[in-house]
Amino acid sequence: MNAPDGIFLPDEQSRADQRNIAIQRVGVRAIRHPIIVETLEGPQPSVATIDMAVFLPADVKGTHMSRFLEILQTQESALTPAGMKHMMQDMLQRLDSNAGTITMKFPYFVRKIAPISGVASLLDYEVTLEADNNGKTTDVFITVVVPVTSLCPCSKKISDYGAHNQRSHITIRALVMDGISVEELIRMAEESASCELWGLLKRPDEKYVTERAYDNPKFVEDLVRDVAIRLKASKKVLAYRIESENFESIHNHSAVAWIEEDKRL
Ligand SMILES: Nc1nc2c(ncn2[C@@H]2O[C@H](COP(=O)(O)OP(=O)(O)OP(=O)(O)O)[C@@H](O)[C@H]2O)c(=O)[nH]1
Repeated sequence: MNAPDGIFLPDEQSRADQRNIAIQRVGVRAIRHPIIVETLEGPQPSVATIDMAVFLPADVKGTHMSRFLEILQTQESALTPAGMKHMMQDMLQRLDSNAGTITMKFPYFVRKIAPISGVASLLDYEVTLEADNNGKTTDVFITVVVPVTSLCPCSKKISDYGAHNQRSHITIRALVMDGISVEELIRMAEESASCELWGLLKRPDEKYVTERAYDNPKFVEDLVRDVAIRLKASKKVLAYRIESENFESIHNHSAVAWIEEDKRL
């Protein structure tokens, strides 16, 4: 684009490059941008941290950086895995490239009902939508970080009373088909925990979550295996990585476990 007064501005980026080295990805990182996310309860506003990058051929000096931002200004519909594929097509077309990556990380809120009192409250999860085009197809990954309670089976077994328990983060990164919801992945993690979390709990709820975790002890290994059973059973998940990090309450370090599977192999 030239200056408004018509003065010619040379387009340095579009010059040829003589070094004959292709660049796997070039783009922008950490753009903060308002988004609308599709949830089971309807469209939800959020703010995303966005990375976008494309492949640059060996003979081109620079990419068109401003066009990444242009793409974001035109997004109006709520964000879904299918929408990420459209955005990828748009990006590759505008940037004149044949491969690229888009990553959007944002807080995602689910309205939950407390188990006994029935009071409603929002719980926040960290969600990342990622589209990756390797030159042929666009893969869409959803990553959810789900906070849960884990209670140690060993501690319960050996102690006359009590058992150490902690908050754990179960992270699922799944290569998904269209039609899967973020909530489905969140539920897989929560159903695999000693107990799920709620934002707002009254005393009868507090008694419930305490006893529920005690009746349902899980090692970090149990958490990832129980999530794996659910991900294996889902026809909408093609590949996954599950990790659990237990922020141990009896140590100043975490216990971790992870499982990866690519069902396509
Ligand atoms: N390729 C490249 N661009 C940069 C770099 N640093 C800054 N820029 C950007 O260059 C942009 C302007 O370049 P273009 O996107 O090519 O803008 P333009 O030529 O007016 O727009 P188009 O006609 O759509 O290509 C500015 O938004 C700067 O952010 C860099 O290291 N590499």
